[in-house]
Amino acid sequence: MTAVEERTAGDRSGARTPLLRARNLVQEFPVQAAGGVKGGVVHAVSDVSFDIYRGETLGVVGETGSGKSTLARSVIQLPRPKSGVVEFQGTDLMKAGRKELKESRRQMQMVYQDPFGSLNPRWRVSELVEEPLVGHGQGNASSRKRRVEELLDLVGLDPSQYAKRRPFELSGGQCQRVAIARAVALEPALIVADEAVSSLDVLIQAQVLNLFEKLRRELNLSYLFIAHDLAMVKQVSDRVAVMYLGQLAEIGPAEGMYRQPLHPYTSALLDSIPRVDPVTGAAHRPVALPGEPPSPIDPPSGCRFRTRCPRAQLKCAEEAPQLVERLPGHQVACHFPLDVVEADLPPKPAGATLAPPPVPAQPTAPAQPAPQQTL
Ligand SMILES: Nc1ncnc2c1ncn2[C@@H]1O[C@H](COP(=O)(O)OP(=O)(O)OP(=O)(O)O)[C@@H](O)[C@H]1O
Repeated sequence: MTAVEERTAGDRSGARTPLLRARNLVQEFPVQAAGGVKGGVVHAVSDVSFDIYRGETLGVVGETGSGKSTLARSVIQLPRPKSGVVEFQGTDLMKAGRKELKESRRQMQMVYQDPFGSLNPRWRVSELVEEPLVGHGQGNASSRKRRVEELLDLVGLDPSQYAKRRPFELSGGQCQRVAIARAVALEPALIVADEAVSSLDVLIQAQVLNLFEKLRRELNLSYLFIAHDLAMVKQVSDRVAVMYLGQLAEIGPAEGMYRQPLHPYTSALLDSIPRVDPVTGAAHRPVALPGEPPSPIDPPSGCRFRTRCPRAQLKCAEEAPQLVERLPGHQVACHFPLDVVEADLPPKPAGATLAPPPVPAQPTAPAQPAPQQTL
């Protein structure tokens, strides 16, 4: 039985244990004071918990610097998080020794944003795809050659045309296909895709996303899929996690979250992208998110989003909200989520200055946006 067949058989037994279980993950980086910048600790990931199930894609979105990549690297223990739990296929990675970690990393592969940068420019495609097999002592030269051809076919590259080429003789999309062939060579269970299609043209993006989907079906893969592009994340994800300043603001089913965001931050993120209302068909004029995220060296007390939140109350400064399930499978970390109507919010005390005054909506696109994707 291959690793893929074993995993599929496990799923048919009906067991619904997560493939990956992350609990209370914390990752921090010390920073030296320099050039007027205060020293201290970057709170890159603070108390983040989530699960990923077999065959599932969990999308992760958030503004730049919100901790998406650090979260992904914490999962694969590069570097090991400061604290928390990462259980992968039942192995506690935080306590795993080198051998266990090597085996787990075989089962968890990364695909990075820069397809050229992730490939050794001097190697031929066949050598690049063979490398993980050699590294893990798989097969002999002739069986590996067959496997490399199989993998190239799988990612849509004709071995007779591409096996002998070097990365500079390939397009960005072809390089990313090679990177994906390397990633799936050892039959992993989880692919961590960190902005894996962001640098590609829109058409090539769609092709690589289709490839990810095909591999998910054929290899029973799970994905942790990180991207800036909310529309793309919705398209590929079963569930979506929204990060703000190192924390999870909201996590839930992709469809439900885009239809009914519960966190004011998610709502603001969605408002900032051009789209068409699925019900009325009306074009939505994107509204820029007000303000800048605060420094992760000195995050606000209580709810980290409160300094930009139009619904912030005193409680938001005093108490950090916990993730609470408010709809089936849909959790939000907010004292006053959007399913609580405005009229039911406590009155703001006079002179409260928790949040900046509401910023008038500033369209960031022309008044007549071009046809947009439907969210
Ligand atoms: N090695 C490091 N040393 C110091 N600070 C770091 C390090 N890696 C990340 N950071 C900081 O941690 C925070 C989170 O960074 P991270 O790259 O995880 O965010 P991100 O959401 O992936 O951003 P982007 O979308 O721009 O890739 C940022 O403030 C970043 O500057």
